[in-house]
Amino acid sequence: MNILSEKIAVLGAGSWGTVLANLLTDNGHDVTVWAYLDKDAHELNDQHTNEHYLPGFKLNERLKATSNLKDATDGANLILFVVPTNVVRGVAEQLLPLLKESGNKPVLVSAAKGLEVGTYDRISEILASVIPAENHSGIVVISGPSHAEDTSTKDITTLTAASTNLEAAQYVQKVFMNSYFRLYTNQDVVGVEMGAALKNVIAIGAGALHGLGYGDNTKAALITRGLAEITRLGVTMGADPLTFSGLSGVGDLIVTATSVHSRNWRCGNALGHGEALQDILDNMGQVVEGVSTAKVAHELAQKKGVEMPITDAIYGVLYENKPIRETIVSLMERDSKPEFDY
Ligand SMILES: NC(=O)C1=CN([C@@H]2O[C@H](COP(=O)(O)OP(=O)(O)OC[C@H]3O[C@@H](n4cnc5c(N)ncnc54)[C@H](OP(=O)(O)O)[C@@H]3O)[C@@H](O)[C@H]2O)C=CC1
Ligand SMILES: O=C(CO)COP(=O)(O)O
Repeated sequence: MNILSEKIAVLGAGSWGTVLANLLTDNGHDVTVWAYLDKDAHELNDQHTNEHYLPGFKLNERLKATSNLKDATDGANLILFVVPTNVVRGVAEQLLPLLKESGNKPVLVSAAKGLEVGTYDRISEILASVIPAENHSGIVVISGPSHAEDTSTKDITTLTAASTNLEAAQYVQKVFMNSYFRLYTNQDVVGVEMGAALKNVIAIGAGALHGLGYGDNTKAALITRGLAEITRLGVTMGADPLTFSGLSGVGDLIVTATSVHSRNWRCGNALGHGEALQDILDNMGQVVEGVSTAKVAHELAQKKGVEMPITDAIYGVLYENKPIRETIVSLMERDSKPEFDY
């Protein structure tokens, strides 16, 4: 049993936000979810369900929800961001005046996985650029192989809590850990966030291979060579290469590139079956982070002069209407090269 009982605000009532808020409530914390829409807050409070994002899941009745950001975050020791990457900045901007007014200095935690279009910022960079250090007690990123659907059934799940502030990471570790949810600390925030964001792009590719009927050799090739280029860009951005053999590297890549729960994998699978991207996104009803991250990664790789052939190929399919089978042939017909560039 967790010995801490913290006041926690979870910003985002999608699938991952709801499962994490429920887990934190089960851990004995006083948790309020901030739902974007009033009707979602009402459903969480009155029915203790979130049927759109987690059909059939019954929530802990102590979990509260509101669509009022001030009510959700007032006095919180920890504020968890679990909204899609493209809205993190806007939500942080709404939070800042509330923190200034109250003088509260919570630990800010990000569970989102993506890179911001236009700025190329990681989530922790967005938070740090909007909320000055005097208004928080550390920024921590949690990431690892963790589908909401599995964690909701208490499947054993492992994550890393990354921060340059080790004390803040250890605090987050204590707040979240229980018998089925285990966190490790890591001080390589760049590596953890780059691994988390870039694996979503490779997962779209893995889904596409499945949709097209490719076998296990091909999928293993994609995952392995995908990890090689994730590591290449990550290290160029300042990451420790070791981080990519950890939970937020190969761990998250494995789960996302092989699971039917993955929204990114499902998007790729539908592309492989010939569906149009816009139709897939319209029907998904949930965020598919890899689509916008493919654009950021493609641009960032060009800017930094990093070779990312698989990411570029996926970008071509998503943004330039390139046919998938021909794109795969072009990847295979590139010049021969050594496996590792030392
Ligand atoms: N799902 C998972 O298993 C995991 C997800 N993640 C990451 O967590 C993040 C959130 O993902 P997930 O929970 O799956 O997302 P979902 O698509 O399930 O939910 C997104 C949530 O964000 C809300 N939202 C949309 N627009 C806004 C806005 N402008 N302001 C505030 N809130 C908004 C949605 O509200 P509404 O319903 O009203 O549109 C919804 O509650 C992503 O970065 C994802 O990569 C990480 C690990 C696991
Ligand atoms: O990050 C995730 C699992 O660790 C979730 O991936 P999807 O967004 O593809 O479902």
